[in-house]
Amino acid sequence: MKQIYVATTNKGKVDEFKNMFSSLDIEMVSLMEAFDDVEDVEETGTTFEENAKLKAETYCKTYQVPVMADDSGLVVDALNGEPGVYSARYAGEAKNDDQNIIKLLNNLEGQSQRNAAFVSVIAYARPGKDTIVAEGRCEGEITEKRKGTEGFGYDPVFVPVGYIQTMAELGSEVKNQISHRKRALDEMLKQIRPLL
Ligand SMILES: O=c1[nH]c(=O)c2ncn([C@@H]3O[C@H](COP(=O)(O)OP(=O)(O)OP(=O)(O)O)[C@@H](O)[C@H]3O)c2[nH]1
Ligand SMILES: [Mg+2]
Repeated sequence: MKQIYVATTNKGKVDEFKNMFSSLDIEMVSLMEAFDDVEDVEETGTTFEENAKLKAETYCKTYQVPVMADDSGLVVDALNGEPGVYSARYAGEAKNDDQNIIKLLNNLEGQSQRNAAFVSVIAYARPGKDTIVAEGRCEGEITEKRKGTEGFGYDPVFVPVGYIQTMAELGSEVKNQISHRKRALDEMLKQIRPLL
């Protein structure tokens, strides 16, 4: 079976990629599990695409294997697109999901316009070939209080369009059908299927 290495330090993303790949005829291998002491790539880009390419291309070059990487985040209209590419580090370099949610809810206090979207850009880098990029979005709204325990990041405060529960209440079965990451992966597979 064709293997694709997925590179992420985020356990939530690893679980989602494993779940989404489980129904495919492609084996997903975690780069961080396959190789020892994988170093973090500094996310110096200002767009999801730049950071996704940076991660995928750096790991591909180092390990000489095909690598997929996701750069993703939450884009909130009333905050002019924040936290955006800084979603993981919104409340500081420690990357603390609880602190990030507290900061987000504080910044939206008294705000009735709570539209937001999760965005995922996946880059697929192959040795000696051009990198392929795909994007997925999931529109929704930010709640006033956190609800639910599943998922990661801002899932407890994000209600997708068409639902009344948060992503953290809906759980992985629903999330992995409708998420930004699932849409980006579907878009990616459309592009790479003929190449596999
Ligand atoms: O509630 C959420 N549900 C999601 O489905 C989701 N996807 C992304 N995010 C947020 O955006 C950051 C990614 O930043 P990011 O792409 O740099 O990833 P990361 O730093 O966590 O790991 P890595 O893949 O870079 O190693 C994450 O930490 C989260 O705060 C999400 N929040
Ligand atoms: Mg990151």
